[in-house]
Amino acid sequence: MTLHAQPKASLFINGAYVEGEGPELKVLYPYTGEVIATLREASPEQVALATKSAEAAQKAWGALRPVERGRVLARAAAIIRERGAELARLETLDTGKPIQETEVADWPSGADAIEYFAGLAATLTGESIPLGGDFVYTIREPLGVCAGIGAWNYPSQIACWKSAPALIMGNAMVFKPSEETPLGALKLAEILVEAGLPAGVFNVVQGRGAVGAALVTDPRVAKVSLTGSVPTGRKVYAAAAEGIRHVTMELGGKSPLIVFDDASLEDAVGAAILANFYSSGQICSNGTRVFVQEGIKEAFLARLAARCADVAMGDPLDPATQHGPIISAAQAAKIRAAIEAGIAEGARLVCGGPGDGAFIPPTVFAEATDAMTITREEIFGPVMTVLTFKDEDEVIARANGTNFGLAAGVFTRDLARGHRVIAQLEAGTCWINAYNLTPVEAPFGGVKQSGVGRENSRAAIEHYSQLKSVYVGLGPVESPY
Ligand SMILES: NC(=O)c1ccc[n+]([C@@H]2O[C@H](COP(=O)([O-])OP(=O)(O)OC[C@H]3O[C@@H](n4cnc5c(N)ncnc54)[C@H](O)[C@@H]3O)[C@@H](O)[C@H]2O)c1
Ligand SMILES: O=CCc1c[nH]cn1
Repeated sequence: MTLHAQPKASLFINGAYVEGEGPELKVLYPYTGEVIATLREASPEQVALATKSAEAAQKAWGALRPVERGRVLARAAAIIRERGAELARLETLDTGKPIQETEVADWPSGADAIEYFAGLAATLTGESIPLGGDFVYTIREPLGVCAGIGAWNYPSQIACWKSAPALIMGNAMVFKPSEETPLGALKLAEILVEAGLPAGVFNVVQGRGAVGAALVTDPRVAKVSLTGSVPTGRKVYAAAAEGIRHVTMELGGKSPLIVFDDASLEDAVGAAILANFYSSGQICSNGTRVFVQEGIKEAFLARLAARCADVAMGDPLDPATQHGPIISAAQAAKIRAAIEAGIAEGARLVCGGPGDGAFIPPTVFAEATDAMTITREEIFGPVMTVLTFKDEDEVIARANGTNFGLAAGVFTRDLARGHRVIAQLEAGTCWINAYNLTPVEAPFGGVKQSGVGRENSRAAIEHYSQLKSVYVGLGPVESPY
């Protein structure tokens, strides 16, 4: 079957598709390597055109009643749900992720975000602060033009998670998806306009890092929200600092998942699978360092290996497929190099391994040390390292022994211990007896080098708005002379 996913044009500026004037960008279906679309990057002039359109459109959009903005977003969420099957298929072509995932996780989570912020619209008020006569009131204002830059693992979810809070606050956005997965953001732009979003409020430019860099330094951009790796985060944060721009940084991780010996073994193994192998392991919050208390290590590894042996790998469009290909040959090579490093450094390969072609099976290492490359560095693929520990204090210190701080999980039937341990872990997004669930109602983001700011929940509003404080004097002005 030949697969085509060619959009009408590569960019979406001022309410319409526009062809890019920059270098070519081929979109490959990760399963077959087939070219499913050929796009062009935005030229520097087109990046400027997008931010100018956003700046012009933002004024009227930001002046609407919040409930009117909410109505547009609510319509967009409904359209996404109506077209769920078509959008899931496109996401699978763009990312190679199994259709059984993209049907329930990617666009649906994006629609949740759009719906959530639509519902929040009318509640986004300031406050009144009494001063015993005089008083102060605050106004929560939009920032202006926001730049969104996405990674390739959840391209449509990322576009929705960034645009929904930005737009509901009355900002405009120029979004640059990852060059690996450029298709979903264009669909989002189309759907938003169909739902009634004024032209120019949400724009999409395509391109590699240089296009992202041009967007970040555009003088009209007031805020930059990046989802990407720590090295890119450093560059983007520094470039944004030049113009004292607001930032949200959603970066990488090497998160701990701690399993105490009183935990439900079956649940803990299931969570370790979700924490490492969903989306072929290409999830930022993955719990790739699984600390298992020493008494249950063998039972844990045996059950894990047995469950991994049953995984259905193959055609992502087959509803039975549970484990798809890696996004690109370059990413597969990086993951394979990490697996080879694990073997060379003396860790024991329990199951999986380098795999073939685009596929890398669920891979588990044991007998690893905290110093090994596989334990220290983000791999961003289906590679889990199982480590053992004796007691609580030891595991907390080792779990925190990293510059990352995106996520953490604890499995135990002793809930007092669960809360006590989580309180001491240096991570922004945590779970007790669960892992990798990211409902829109909960803040999502990292500490330490995993990021700055939060997506989702009311907390995201803080990062797409600024407070004006107004002092109102009601009495005579007392001046010294
Ligand atoms: N914390 C989160 O929410 C989250 C979510 C998903 C992925 N991630 C992280 O993303 C990484 C994988 O994604 P990736 O390989 O696409 O990341 P990446 O850092 O290579 O690229 C991310 C985006 O930044 C752009 N970019 C690159 N250089 C730039 C520059 N100098 N200026 C502006 N933009 C630039 C890219 O074109 C891409 O759109 C992993 O580290 C993963 O943990 C984090
Ligand atoms: O990849 C990072 C964000 C995420 C985690 N779970 C779903 N999306």
